[in-house]
Amino acid sequence: MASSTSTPHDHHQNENKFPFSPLSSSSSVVVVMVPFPAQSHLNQLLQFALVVSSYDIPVHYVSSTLHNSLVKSRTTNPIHHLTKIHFHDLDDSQILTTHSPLPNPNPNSKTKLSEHRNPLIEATMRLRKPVAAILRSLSPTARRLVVVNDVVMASAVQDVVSLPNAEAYAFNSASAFSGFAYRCETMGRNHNLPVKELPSMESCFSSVLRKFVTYQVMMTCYSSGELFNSCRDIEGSFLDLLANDKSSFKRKMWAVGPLHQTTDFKELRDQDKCLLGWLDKQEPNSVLYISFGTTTTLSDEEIKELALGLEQSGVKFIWVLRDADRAYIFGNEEGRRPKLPDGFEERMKGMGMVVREWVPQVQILGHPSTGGFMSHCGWNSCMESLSMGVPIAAWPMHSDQPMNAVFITELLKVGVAVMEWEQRHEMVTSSMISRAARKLMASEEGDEIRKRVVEIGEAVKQSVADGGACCSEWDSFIAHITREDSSHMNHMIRSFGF
Ligand SMILES: O=c1ccn([C@@H]2O[C@H](COP(=O)(O)OP(=O)(O)O[C@H]3O[C@H](CO)[C@@H](O)[C@H](O)[C@H]3O)[C@@H](O)[C@H]2O)c(=O)[nH]1
Repeated sequence: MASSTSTPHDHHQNENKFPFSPLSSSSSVVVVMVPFPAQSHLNQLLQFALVVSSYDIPVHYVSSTLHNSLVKSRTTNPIHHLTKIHFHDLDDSQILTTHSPLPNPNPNSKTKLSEHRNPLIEATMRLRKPVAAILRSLSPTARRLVVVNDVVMASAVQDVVSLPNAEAYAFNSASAFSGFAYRCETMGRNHNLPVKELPSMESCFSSVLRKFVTYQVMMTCYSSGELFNSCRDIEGSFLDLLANDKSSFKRKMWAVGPLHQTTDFKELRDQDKCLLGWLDKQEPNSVLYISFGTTTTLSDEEIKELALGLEQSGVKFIWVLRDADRAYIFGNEEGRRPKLPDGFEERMKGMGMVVREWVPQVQILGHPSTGGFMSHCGWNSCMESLSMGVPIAAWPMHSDQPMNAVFITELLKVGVAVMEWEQRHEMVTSSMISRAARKLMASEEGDEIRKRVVEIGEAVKQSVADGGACCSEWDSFIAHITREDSSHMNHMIRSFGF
């Protein structure tokens, strides 16, 4: 285990080793982020780490060497911003079973659940000890040690209860809406929402994932509060429902999102400039962006149908064609190179681009030529799209995504469905793709949908501006964690002789 402030370009660890210097006035509150080791969770807590450190509070970020490198290499932030964060690189073998080869994503899996990541889930259960060692080492350096842990890392930070000056806050990287819906289902309560039907947890999660999430949520019982990467302009009513729900135990809650809008961007790579350059040449709202996040692998058949559907639709597109992240993401073994129909890329010259690399999604969604997003409805993608005023063609794959798709299409009415969840065992055909693409990009209904989402995007932009609702939530969280506690106040009163 090592502690470092290295950048992605500087992989050697620096000399900043444990133990830290004892309590000083400048380190009265120290924050420790404990993310779940998967890209879309790691990145949210890194963004939040930067928010907290902008208040001049020391922030530590704990993950494996591998996952720290991953999140640093993919961040949209300028690299020098990261030097403010103390990264703790846990030995990879504590998260990855290096002895047996980890499975690759399976394009032909009957369900879209990324079961190749199960070893990662099991491994996070082994993190209690190394995380506890870090917390114990940091505790004496602070008046208050604040742990912000991904909800699904609650078991790893449980030793917070044994430290007299520590408290934990559970960070939800999924939507408040899905959180509310799952609580209703788990407790057998009626949700009373104006939707056709909500997808059951059983149909969305593998049993391994269901058990894991349920256990972790139970372990948040000692949390002092909850954080959501969400905002009131998008999920206000669900944040309120959760805050007033008896299952929340009147814990404090903050909606600190959308976190992707909080930072400057780093310099783009040449291939990214080329993509954005192509967008510059297109008409406003004319391009459909297609991406399914980091946990979805399409089968050869699905890739063929999607390609043909895009071709039939006549809609311009940028398609990120990548498999799910492998568990050992920087491994040497060659991943699959998904195959497109013969001559597809040749025929689509000028109409669309297929990209197999990591792309700057937030900048693509923020480009005026991007008029729609075909998405699996991962929560990051939803937040990024809505806050940029881009409507969604929803093709959910697993986990919270089917729930988010209902939220987008039926409640907010800012998207169209590529398929209904009941059809999940059937092939999504080229005509379904083409129909959804045309409805979103070239129909009156699509224009209405776009108007609604543009309004949401405007409201979100205002909320992240200085003095907006999002900034007030950050201020409120920071004020809470830096509050004077009564014992400290008594000490001050005594020392000043009052
Ligand atoms: O080439 C790429 C591909 C992805 N992204 C980013 O990667 C993230 C993808 O996140 P998300 O849309 O949430 O999808 P997943 O990676 O699938 O996220 C997992 O984590 C989410 C948060 O808990 C859940 O909502 C999802 O269901 C779960 O699959 C987004 O920030 C994208 O901007 C890029 O920047 N470039």
